[in-house]
Amino acid sequence: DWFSRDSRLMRQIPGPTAWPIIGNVLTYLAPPDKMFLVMRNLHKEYGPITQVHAMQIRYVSVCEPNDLELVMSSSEYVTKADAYKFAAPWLGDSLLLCTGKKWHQRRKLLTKAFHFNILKKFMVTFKQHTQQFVKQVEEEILKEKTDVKALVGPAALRVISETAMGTSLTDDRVAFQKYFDSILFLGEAIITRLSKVWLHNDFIFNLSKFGKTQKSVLTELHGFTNKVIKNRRNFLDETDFKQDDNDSDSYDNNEKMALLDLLLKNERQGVINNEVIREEVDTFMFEGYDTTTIALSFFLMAIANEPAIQDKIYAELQQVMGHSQELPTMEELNDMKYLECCIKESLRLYPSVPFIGRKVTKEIVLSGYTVPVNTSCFIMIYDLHRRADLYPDPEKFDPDRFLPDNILKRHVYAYLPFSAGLRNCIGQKFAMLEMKMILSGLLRRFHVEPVTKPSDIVYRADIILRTVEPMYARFRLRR
Ligand code: HEM
Repeated sequence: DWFSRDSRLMRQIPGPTAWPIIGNVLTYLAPPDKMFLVMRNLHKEYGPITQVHAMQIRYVSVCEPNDLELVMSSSEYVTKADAYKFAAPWLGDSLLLCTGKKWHQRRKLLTKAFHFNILKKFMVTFKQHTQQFVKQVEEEILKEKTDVKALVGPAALRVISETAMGTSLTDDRVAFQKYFDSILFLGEAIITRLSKVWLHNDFIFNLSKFGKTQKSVLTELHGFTNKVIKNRRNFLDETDFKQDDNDSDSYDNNEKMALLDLLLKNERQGVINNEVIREEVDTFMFEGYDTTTIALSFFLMAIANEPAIQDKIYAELQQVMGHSQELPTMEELNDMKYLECCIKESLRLYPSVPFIGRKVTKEIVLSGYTVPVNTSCFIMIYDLHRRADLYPDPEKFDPDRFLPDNILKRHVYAYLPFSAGLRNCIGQKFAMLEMKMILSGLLRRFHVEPVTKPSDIVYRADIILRTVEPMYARFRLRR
């Protein structure tokens, strides 16, 4: 294989020293906290395209906007990298993982569940949970420090469950914690398999300690999602799909249904089965809860360290909301332009999804190098967002980077927190509305004061941006 054309092409791409057969697997043999830095150093050392390979496994990592545009704007490269199959025991062949005709059909169906009219309906839930969240923050004001992720996580899980799944979760801290721990474990298992080539093999992985734990974690996790589905199915059977709304025809067509109801209706029509529903509920629960939780947590840590920016957000909130004690309407959220710039800047520095992967299904030239077919192409969002040539003084939190004129000066593919092209994030608008609602509710009432500083943060490699230690901030009432 060393002498094959594909191998030669790979060796032309900059990257660490490769040995026959084992290639550069040694580069990746590091625990998750070290591996995060290994991944960062690859681009620092070798530039915007770099490769590692071992035997038949070939990875290139890319953080060059022109290359990213070639890959992401094309309908050729919509298949996810092979490593995504490590998530299959958990998420099945759901929207996030599947490809081809199946993905097209699924995407078309599920896009309806995030239509503008449905998001408008969700506003009620966003408001209710923001009120509840603000009450919880009130309990923190005498404390010296608060773990921001622990504060935000349950609120974000309740929101996705009550909106997309139409299911209120009972306030069971133990069950919540179990769900959060399961997701942490599953991410760690995926990243471990990615770095240790011998664990790519399902048989070997299933015999390993990780494989055995994963099996029991999944039994528990799928039990949780199956319960959510069963409850909702029973409820809809009892009410014959005509419920909670005054306009009784609102559930008569696919156009106005939230995700789980839409899936259950398609099950009733014999289009899909329970397994499909379970996969999608697992996917949307995870994507819907974890990404927004991480985004909000980093935002609070970052903003705590930027008092002047926080005051500017507050001034805008006063200007948009005046003396109203109500929570904002959708129009008012849209008027919060400065808050939006701050959220975008926070997602630049701390993209909840630090990298994504596509499969090179047709040979492609990236940064002047030919990348052979069947290579996994990893799009390094974290590295892209910290390129000094695209974002001068890249570590600085500067929301003005997202003023309309400044956005126009940058390459469209220089900013990818929600991915781009056909396989972009289906929940992007949902996430922005939810985050704006929660943050506006919070920042109108409280000052966030610094405890954890950006420079304290040590990341560990995962499919979601994770820190080794919890992030803390202090909440104080504004007067
Ligand atoms: C700040 C919040 C969020 C961020 C940063 C984010 C980011 C992303 C990214 C980068 C992708 C591409 C993944 C890949 O190619 O592997 C993605 C896809 C996806 N996201 Fe989000 N997401 C967020 C919120 C949400 C929410 C709230 C939902 C659900 C309500 C959601 C559901 C999905 C789904 C289902 C996909 C797969 C789409 C497809 O492949 O067709 N995300 N998201």
